[in-house]
Amino acid sequence: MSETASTARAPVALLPSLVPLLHEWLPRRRWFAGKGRPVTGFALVSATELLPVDTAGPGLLHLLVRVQQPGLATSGAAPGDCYQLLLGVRETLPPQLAPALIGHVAEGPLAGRAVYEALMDPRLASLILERLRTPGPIGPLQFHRTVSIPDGLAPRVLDAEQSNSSLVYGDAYILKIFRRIHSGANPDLELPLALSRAGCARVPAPVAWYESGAGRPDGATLGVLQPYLRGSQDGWQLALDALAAGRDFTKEAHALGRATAEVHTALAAALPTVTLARAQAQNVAVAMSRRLDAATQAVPALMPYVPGLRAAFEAVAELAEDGGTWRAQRIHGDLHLGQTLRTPGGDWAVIDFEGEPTKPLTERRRPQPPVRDVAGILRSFDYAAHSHRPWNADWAERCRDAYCSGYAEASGHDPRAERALLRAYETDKAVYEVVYEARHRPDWLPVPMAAIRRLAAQPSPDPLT
Ligand SMILES: Nc1ncnc2c1ncn2[C@@H]1O[C@H](COP(=O)(O)OP(=O)(O)O)[C@@H](O)[C@H]1O
Ligand SMILES: O=P(O)(O)O[C@H]1O[C@H](CO)[C@@H](O[C@H]2O[C@H](CO)[C@@H](O)[C@H](O)[C@H]2O)[C@H](O)[C@H]1O
Repeated sequence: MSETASTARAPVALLPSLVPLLHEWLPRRRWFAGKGRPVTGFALVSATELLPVDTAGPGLLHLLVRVQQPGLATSGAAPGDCYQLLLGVRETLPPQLAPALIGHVAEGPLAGRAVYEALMDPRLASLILERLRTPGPIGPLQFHRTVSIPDGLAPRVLDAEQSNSSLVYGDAYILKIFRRIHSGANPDLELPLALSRAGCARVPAPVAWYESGAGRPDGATLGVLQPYLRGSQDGWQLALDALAAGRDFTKEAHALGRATAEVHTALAAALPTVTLARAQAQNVAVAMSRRLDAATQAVPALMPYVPGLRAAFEAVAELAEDGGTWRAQRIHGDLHLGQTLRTPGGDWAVIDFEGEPTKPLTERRRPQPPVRDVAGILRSFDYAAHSHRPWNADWAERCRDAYCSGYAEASGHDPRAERALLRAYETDKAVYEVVYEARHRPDWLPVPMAAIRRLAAQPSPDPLT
């Protein structure tokens, strides 16, 4: 196919003519993290022509662009967040691609051409798969694969509101294209690769990926291709369906507990584990307390509950002081029901190992107590129960218990035995959710606030547990 002939020229001169278009378009993307602050400039990190852009046919431009915004935390020496863009360039945009239009270039070498979101153009989306099928370097980009991938798989872009962008190819593979780019290996590649090498089938194994600056400290994972679990449903929707039908969900919750434990056991075997002794455990408690302070500033409705919530963190610090220790390992880091998929065969799979995208990669890649993931799912059962009227607290409680039992059976560790730590992580997550909902979905704020009231009113955990 002629489109596979790619060039790796770095069309740096193109950026100035694209800036006015990006100014308008980029801040309105769902995945743009800097909403609410003006964009003051763009700096090009890299530009690669995956298909020449100065021809009449479609061109494909891969850009890494740093977006400058006032008050934005710096990452390393360079200020501003870095984003991955895949831009199509055509002389004339066919009508079916009109919704993909970003704008027309006013001046420079591409004057008059239409620039658009390339992922929505099947020709260009196919070309990206073609690059992954035939690995190797293209300019600063490096493409890898672990198995041979069939050609001719029809692409479709997933229209879910997401933190990243995903393309499904022939219902056989899904390519996640990371949008906000951080230097270093992305855990969403690193962990599924480690799990697949360890023989853990709970996580779709990466079959191809691409990165920039391979092997360099500023190198970064840009996209990962993995098998698409056709016909699977996510755990959040399944839980809501069960609630709506007045159905018990404990069998599913139990199986999900088992699946989580299997993933944790495989991660602990495949990657380093550590023991958190006094200083580190106290650091964990201090960090939780600091997040509570910051959250209370952002959402003053938390104020009356601060003493009760802080008690949960202090209990962990006290346990550490008394010589308590915790095992820590690589974990999912952002586990909730929406990150679980049940296949038509009834098996649970876990996806999206990126961790909390707002945190720096170094923090996300640090070993942490596995109960943190357990706490994430426990919060999710509570969320599901609260988002359905009437509130069915018993349903959530039964699911929470069944999940912990399943986890205990498969791992030999009952998360309920680490009562103080589990409560601290649940509290920390609920505090995070209050801020998240206040910012993104104010209608949902009562859900985590109900948990905040419950958690703040609980007596302090027995310091011996
Ligand atoms: N391997 C897969 N098989 C089937 N669907 C998937 C798979 N991976 C992701 N998805 C679907 O894509 C959606 C987004 O994936 P996710 O990894 O959570 O991306 P994001 O980081 O953008 O939230 C998921 O909610 C799920 O519905
Ligand atoms: O999936 P993301 O990494 O984008 O996570 C963010 O959005 C989630 C909502 O989509 C949010 O999760 C919260 O709401 C869920 C129901 O919609 C619930 O199942 C989770 O338990 C609850 O935390 C997540 O907190 C946020 O980081």
